[in-house]
Amino acid sequence: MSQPTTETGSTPAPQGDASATDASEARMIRIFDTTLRDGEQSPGASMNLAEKLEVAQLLEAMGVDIIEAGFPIASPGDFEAVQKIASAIHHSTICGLARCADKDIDAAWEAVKGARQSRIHVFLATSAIHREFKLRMSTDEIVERAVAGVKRAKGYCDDVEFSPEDACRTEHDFLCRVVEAAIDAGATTVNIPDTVGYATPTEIYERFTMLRNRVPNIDKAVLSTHCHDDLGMAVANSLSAVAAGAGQIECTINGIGERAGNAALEEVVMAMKTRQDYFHCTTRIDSTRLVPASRLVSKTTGIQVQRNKAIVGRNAFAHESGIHQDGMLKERSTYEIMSPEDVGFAKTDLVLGKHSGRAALADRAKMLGFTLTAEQLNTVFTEFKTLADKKKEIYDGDIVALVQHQISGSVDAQWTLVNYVVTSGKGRGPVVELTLRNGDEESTEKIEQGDGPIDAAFWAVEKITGVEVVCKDYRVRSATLGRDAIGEVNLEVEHKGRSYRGVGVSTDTVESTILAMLNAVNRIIADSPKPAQA
Ligand SMILES: CC(=O)SCCNC(=O)CCNC(=O)[C@H](O)C(C)(C)COP(=O)(O)OP(=O)(O)OC[C@H]1O[C@@H](n2cnc3c(N)ncnc32)[C@H](O)[C@@H]1OP(=O)(O)O
Ligand SMILES: CC(C)C(=O)C(=O)O
Ligand SMILES: [Mg+2]
Repeated sequence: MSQPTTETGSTPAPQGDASATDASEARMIRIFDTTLRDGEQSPGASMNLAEKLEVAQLLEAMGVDIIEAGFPIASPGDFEAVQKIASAIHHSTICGLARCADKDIDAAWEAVKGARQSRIHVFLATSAIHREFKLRMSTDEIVERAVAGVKRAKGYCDDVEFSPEDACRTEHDFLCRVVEAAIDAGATTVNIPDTVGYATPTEIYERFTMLRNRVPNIDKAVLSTHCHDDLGMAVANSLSAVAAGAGQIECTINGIGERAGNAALEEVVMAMKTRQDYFHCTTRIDSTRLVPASRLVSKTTGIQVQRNKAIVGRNAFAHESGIHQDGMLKERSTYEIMSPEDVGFAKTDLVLGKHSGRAALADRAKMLGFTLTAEQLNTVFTEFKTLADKKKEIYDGDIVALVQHQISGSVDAQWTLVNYVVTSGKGRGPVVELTLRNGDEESTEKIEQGDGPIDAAFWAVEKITGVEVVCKDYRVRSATLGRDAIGEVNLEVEHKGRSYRGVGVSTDTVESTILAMLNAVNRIIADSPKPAQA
């Protein structure tokens, strides 16, 4: 991150309660979570009282410094939720949002006053667009209303935050004027929101540095950042603000929030933790709670977390590529910069799929209790790749089925499956066209008989191989979970008074049946007396 010089040509030291006196010490950055306020403003994310309480309790357990529990004037439900959270939470500060309007500030105080530590957060837009079109106020009126709002809040509690909404599109001179006036009126935290997610990291750095250079009383308040993700820069912008001296980050679990959302708490926290060498900052967050918090918020709001979401997405610690898996098995740090346990995942996930290699397959088979010889591994690997081309993901049950098939199929294969086509339907008899190979020869038969496609497959195998059997037992079992599950067919057949077993696995039950049948037929052939050599 670039460190531009300021308008006065120097870069001031970081300030607020998060300042470290020694540059080698990590600054403590306050985490202000607004999942229950800005996060709840995501369309469709409304939470009921019990849900909000559950989220607040998890945020507290995680070590969040300030919980913005709601906007009390918004509705009786919001008021009640903030009030209940205020009395249920003991360690985090509980904050309520208010416009610069007496009734909002009074309601916010009524809602948060029962908390052990309360904060009132007043806001008023300062940018020209908002002044002219939304508020229809002059610059003087804005300063007057902001000061009056902060003073009214200050009459209730010491901890008052002021936000000049749309600060990042506000003229520098006017922003400095409002911030200075708000601090003089008693604001202890000044938040500089990028309300519409418009700023870039360098601009944020410059704006925070500018404020710290030009606002004379800036050291009397903690500077805070509140970034939206409209251009996908919320996390980068928040970190840039911290690099420029901000002492508080406003963020939400999973980055939910107005429109494209806010900076994701889990991302800013893990960025500062993983790159402490770069940011020289720390937080009070217990990072092992990040995944549980993400799951709770996702479940509660119904907003799904994308698989490739940083830190908490299902793929964040999953590796499918053979080369990466091989590297991971040799040394985890080859492809992981954080440990999954550190953010609350149980473990790294080496996902077996079409991009996986022998190292990961052998490792998984071993974990499942099978130590394969090099030859067995090669055979299972070939079948595994064929299966992986058909299925998106290979589960442990698939591996067990493949390995068992390899072990039970160690009989010399005389007959192998080349292809089959099956048609059947309601009120129509089944038709199976089957092609098998024996050595260099291929034989094809079309069978139009049987009680269904499975029965027809039996007839077709018998017809081509010339081996007739009586089926004594036929069982299909799902070896794995899901719609693309593997079906394992286990057969017991009788031939000339003797019983033979056959097993076949595939995502297609007809194919499993043909494979099981061929497995049994090959056993029968292997068991039959060989013709005398000439
Ligand atoms: C950037 C942010 O995230 S800001 C927070 C946004 N969150 C929300 O708006 C969710 C909760 N909001 C609500 O429930 C409602 O909007 C309420 C209850 C707050 C207000 O409802 P209403 O009184 O019907 O007003 P409405 O929402 O239509 O318009 C907002 C009014 O507040 C004014 N206003 C907006 N911001 C501020 C402010 N910071 N200080 C004072 N007045 C403000 C607007 O100019 C408008 O006033 P007008 O009616 O005189 O033109
Ligand atoms: C209320 C303020 C802080 C806000 O959410 C924003 O400006 O985005
Ligand atoms: Mg916001």
